[in-house]
Amino acid sequence: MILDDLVATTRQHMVARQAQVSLADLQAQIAAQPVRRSFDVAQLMRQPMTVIAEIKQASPSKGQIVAPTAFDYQQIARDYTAAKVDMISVLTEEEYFKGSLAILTAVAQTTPLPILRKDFTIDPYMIYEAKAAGASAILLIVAILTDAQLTQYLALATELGLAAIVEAHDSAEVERAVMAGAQIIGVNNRNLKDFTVDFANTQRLRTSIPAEIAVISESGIKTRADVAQLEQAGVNGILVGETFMRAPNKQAMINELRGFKYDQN
Ligand SMILES: O=C(O)c1ccccc1NCC(=O)[C@H](O)[C@H](O)COP(=O)(O)O
Repeated sequence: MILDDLVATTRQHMVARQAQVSLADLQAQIAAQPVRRSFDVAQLMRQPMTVIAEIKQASPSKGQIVAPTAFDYQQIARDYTAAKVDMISVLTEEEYFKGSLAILTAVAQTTPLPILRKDFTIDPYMIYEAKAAGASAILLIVAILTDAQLTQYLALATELGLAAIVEAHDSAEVERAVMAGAQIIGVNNRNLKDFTVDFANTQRLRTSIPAEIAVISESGIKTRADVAQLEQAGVNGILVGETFMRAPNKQAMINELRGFKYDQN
């Protein structure tokens, strides 16, 4: 199962980073950070049709999405900022997505927007890393965490001033996310066993999630019709990666998904 491989490689890379930068070093970096604008990300995600635009070079399901030479993540961050997206998601997983914390740090220095560290969070160390790199939010995937870890990581994120998108794939995981106190739930439309995409998953699960919890629909969103279908299902926002990464004119594509006519001014 791909998630098992992702967790195993994430742990290997994290152990290597821990040998270079201790938890105490990260805490010192956080203490020395200049005061950055703080965001109420949960409140932001409750607005109607929030757009989270993702920066990623590759993925397990699609392989290489953008050639390494064309992966100008700072320019992409500027394009997303110009399009006034609500948050930028940066993949930092190194093996399958070819991401890094260095990319997140550079993006954080390029944009005033809040940034989601999109990774397979498996240890408190990674939450400190996210904060030190300049993220405003982290991803917690229910399928790879115990209930105790979910509760502990949510509390640590809050303590560090980070929001958390808690990702769930089915009703049992939604229940665990709600019990742990999630304020934002990400519903993944992609089945991670066979990589098929099914928006009906978000539509089904939205009905079981309390209205005060923001629901973000993730993966496989390509057209205005997809977004309209998700809007009708009552989701608060969308997280889009591949469609934006492949779009030559990102601002036009973002506006198209929002249902706006593109205006260069
Ligand atoms: O995208 C994958 O292949 C994948 C495989 C295993 C675990 C996670 C995976 N994707 C992470 C994501 O959450 C997506 O990058 C994100 O939802 C955006 O999806 P898309 O718009 O389809 O690029």
